[in-house]
Amino acid sequence: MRPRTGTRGETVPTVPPANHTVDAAEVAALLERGRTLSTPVLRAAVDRLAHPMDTVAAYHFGWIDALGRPADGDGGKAVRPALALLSAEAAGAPPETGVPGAVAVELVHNFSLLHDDLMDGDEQRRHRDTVWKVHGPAQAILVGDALFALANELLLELGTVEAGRATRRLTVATRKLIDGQAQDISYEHRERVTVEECLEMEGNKTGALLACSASIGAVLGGADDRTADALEAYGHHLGLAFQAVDDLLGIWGDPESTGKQTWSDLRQRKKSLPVVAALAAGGPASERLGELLAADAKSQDLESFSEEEFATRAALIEEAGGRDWTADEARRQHAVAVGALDRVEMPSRVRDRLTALADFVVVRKR
Ligand SMILES: CC(C)=CCC/C(C)=C/CC/C(C)=C/COP(=O)(O)OP(=O)(O)O
Repeated sequence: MRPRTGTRGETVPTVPPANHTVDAAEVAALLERGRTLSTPVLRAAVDRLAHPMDTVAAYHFGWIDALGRPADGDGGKAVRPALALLSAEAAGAPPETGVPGAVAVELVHNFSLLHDDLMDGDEQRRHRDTVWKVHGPAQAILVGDALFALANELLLELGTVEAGRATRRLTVATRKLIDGQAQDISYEHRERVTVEECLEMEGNKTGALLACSASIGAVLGGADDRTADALEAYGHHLGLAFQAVDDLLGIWGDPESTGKQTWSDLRQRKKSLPVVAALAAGGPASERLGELLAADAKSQDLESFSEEEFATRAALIEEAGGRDWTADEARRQHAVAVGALDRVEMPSRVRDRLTALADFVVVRKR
């Protein structure tokens, strides 16, 4: 594969790079390892919750269905636990050292999903009805809060200096995640958001927790701050690549794969990267899009929009170059993420795995 030229004429790296392909079996094994090692601890943590929060959380994670029957539902890709275990290995510790961190970041991630679905009014996640739809808004808020508290509880009860450092990093990441969500929501009713503002928001809402996931295992394994910071840099840029792909899937994703409603981001008036890049591009499609979105921003109800109305907006975004720009941005951030790994001395096997996970993030369809 040759390097491609981006919408600004710059060279954009290809993913996977020319010298290797995404090792799907390796990635599947890494995600499965994260799930296998973290799920028993996650389940035991959820068992600490008072009823009915234990049941509501079990539904959210796919362990039971809406009627309370045992289920084997989609519990998410488990990218963050996989990263946490690899980061322990990057610091020379066994992957098991990263398990409390893996569970903590997954708890914070799921806290954010529960609240996000409620705030966005999203009805579908992971191929089933969202928690607020099934169990009501109050339970969605409370279980989200409880998962956040559990994350800190699990780390702090380790009682080690390393756990204290890990908790501090997780708390900062969680605050940034909340900053990003507040920025994201505030942009919904703004006519214009710059690409820089959008990238800052996405670095907060997604980059911060991926950064923490990629360093928390290393911190628990006794890594120094320089090593942890370099792994954080990898995770931050990986998070930006992850969110760029999420933004593409939020408009053009197949609901069968994503497990979400069609046009979910357009329904929500999200100023996601494809939208802001298209608005910044100029030209007839960009201007027409700007007019439509300005009217949408004032409209009370996009739920009554037809498929065609959303399709028109998606087509204008694509015509103005927002789709290509965002795909290029995912590849740019991937390259910076993988480059950050050069700042850490680690076994080449671990570096290859962190690279494989980064490749997966960019090519994923869900
Ligand atoms: C405070 C607050 C409400 C913050 C919300 C922040 C938020 C929802 C950010 C989006 C992050 C993201 C890309 C989620 C999908 O992760 P994923 O594809 O890894 O999900 P999975 O676990 O289902 O695979």
